[in-house]
Amino acid sequence: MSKMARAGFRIALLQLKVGPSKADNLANALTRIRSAVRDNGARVVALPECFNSPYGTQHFAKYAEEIPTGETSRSLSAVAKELGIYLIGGTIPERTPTATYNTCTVWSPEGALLATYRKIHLFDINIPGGITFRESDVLTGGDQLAVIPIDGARVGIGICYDIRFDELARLYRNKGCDMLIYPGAFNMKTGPLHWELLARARANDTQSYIATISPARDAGAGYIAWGHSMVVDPWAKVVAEAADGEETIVADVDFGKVDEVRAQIPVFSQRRTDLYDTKEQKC
Ligand SMILES: NC(=O)CCC(=O)C(=O)O
Repeated sequence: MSKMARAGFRIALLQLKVGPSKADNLANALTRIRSAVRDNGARVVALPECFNSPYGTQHFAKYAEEIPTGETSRSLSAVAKELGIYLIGGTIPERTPTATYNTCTVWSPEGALLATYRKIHLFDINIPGGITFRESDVLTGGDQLAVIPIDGARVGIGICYDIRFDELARLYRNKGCDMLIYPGAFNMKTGPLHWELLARARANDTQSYIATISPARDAGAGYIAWGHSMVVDPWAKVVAEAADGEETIVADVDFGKVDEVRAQIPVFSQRRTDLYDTKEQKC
């Protein structure tokens, strides 16, 4: 008897303009979430890294909010409920009594907070003549994975620099994920070199859908985001890609394709875990 094909969903990635006004950033996100659903029929909508604040260590404390009581959380919850969608709320700087995190919230069609994911690998790099950045000067890294069941699929969350760590993606595959979603803001040095490469690499490693969601590029910003939000299928093929400006892109993800690739190239069951393995220590 043939196995019933698994369903999928339509996802919209919102490559949003982000400026210094939190109120404007939030209002723009809400307008574009509504139109992604009304005009494009999205079931799942995903926002970029740092969508309510400019991206920069000097900005995080000022824009940080508590989750889920802050105004951004309350707005995302309300709009998810109004539209009956799953909302991957990009990231915002999160304030707690003891630390600041770079955090993604995920909201249900009823407006409930399904998960929070705090960026595990902080973006600390130094490329002389290119870019130096140290999130760890002001942020604390998270230590929990987040897996969200959506319409029969399992979706894992990572944030930007996290995509460089194949071990994290492997843990999500071990947990049965079919899709990984990474809000992210690569820059003009590493973006052209690594953004697509890493999205396709993680798709190929895990035989999963990958979505990466960037802010729109703003040549006048202190940190210039690369853009090019994309959806990659489990064959590692780019199926939707934005340019660098403000844009919504839409893709129909089909989890039957995940099953197909995994059956036809069964690397997961062929791993030599007697020789090597990637296991959770804590999460
Ligand atoms: N926001 C980030 O984590 C940026 C990561 C990045 O640009 C990279 O090259 O990695």
